[in-house]
Amino acid sequence: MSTPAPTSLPAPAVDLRDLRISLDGAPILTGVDLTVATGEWVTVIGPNGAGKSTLLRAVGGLLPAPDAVRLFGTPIGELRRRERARVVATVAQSPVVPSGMAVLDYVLLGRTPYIPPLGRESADDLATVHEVLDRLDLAGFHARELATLSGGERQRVFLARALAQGATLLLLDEPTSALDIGHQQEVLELVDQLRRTHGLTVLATMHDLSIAGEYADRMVLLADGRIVATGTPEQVLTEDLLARHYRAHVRVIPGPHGPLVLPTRPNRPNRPNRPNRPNRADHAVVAPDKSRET
Ligand SMILES: Nc1ncnc2c1ncn2[C@@H]1O[C@H](COP(=O)(O)OP(=O)(O)OP(=O)(O)O)[C@@H](O)[C@H]1O
Repeated sequence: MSTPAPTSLPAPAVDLRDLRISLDGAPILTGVDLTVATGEWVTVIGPNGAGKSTLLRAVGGLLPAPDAVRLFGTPIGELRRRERARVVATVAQSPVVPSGMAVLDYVLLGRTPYIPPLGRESADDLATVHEVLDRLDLAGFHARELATLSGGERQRVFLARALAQGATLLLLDEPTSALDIGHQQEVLELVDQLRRTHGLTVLATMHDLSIAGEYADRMVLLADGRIVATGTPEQVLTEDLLARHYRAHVRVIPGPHGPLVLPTRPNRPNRPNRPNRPNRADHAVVAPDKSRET
């Protein structure tokens, strides 16, 4: 009986081999190996300065690493700028905001890889942009100047531009840091939905470890420019690893969709009973819900 020929596995969306990055002569990433499968959601966590943004910038082609980074099997150095932009879209932590630009024009920049040189955007490009703005709850913001938006509104616009780009690999650097909890969930649910319907691959960084663990298939803990742990959220979000690498006091408890990481105060000094404060109610004072008034 003949053995079946081995089927070739598809190339991973991201393949990092011994990625080393130095900035201004200082070694920042000191040999990172990582693969992210197509359709996977991997979140990189780690303390401030660990090198998370640097890692994402290298994967997005914003820092030179022509041989150490492969995207869908192709060394990033072999992808021309327009080709790369069709493959990978980045939501940076603090993108440069062109002064005086309206939201619609900014999000249209995401369509640049599809617009011929000296050409104009097509009806399809505009339809894509409008659809993304609607999905991100930004329908009323088309004409608003970016600089006039709140931090959270602007963060959603940055994500809109990346989604309008139509790339299959999304790099999200702290995508929800300025968002209220409602919009955090809305944005992450949208990304997760696109992952399922459009086969997006997500490589993200996040400081909110509980939320990170709820969405990621796999987590990577980076410290001092190297990977110190990788695995499922349950394997990486442990009290021991977080204490060791963040120098944080935390409790980790099981949650419905992943471990919940609760920062706890290391030593709370014994406090005498708080004196009864005047006018202290034993319940919150809740303003009447005007929307229910007739
Ligand atoms: N241009 C630069 N020159 C020198 N050092 C730099 C440069 N850019 C970044 N660094 C340093 O590289 C290290 C890693 O920075 P990076 O922004 O990747 O960390 P991070 O893990 O994303 O941190 P954070 O959680 O604070 O966002 C930091 O110590 C930072 O000061």
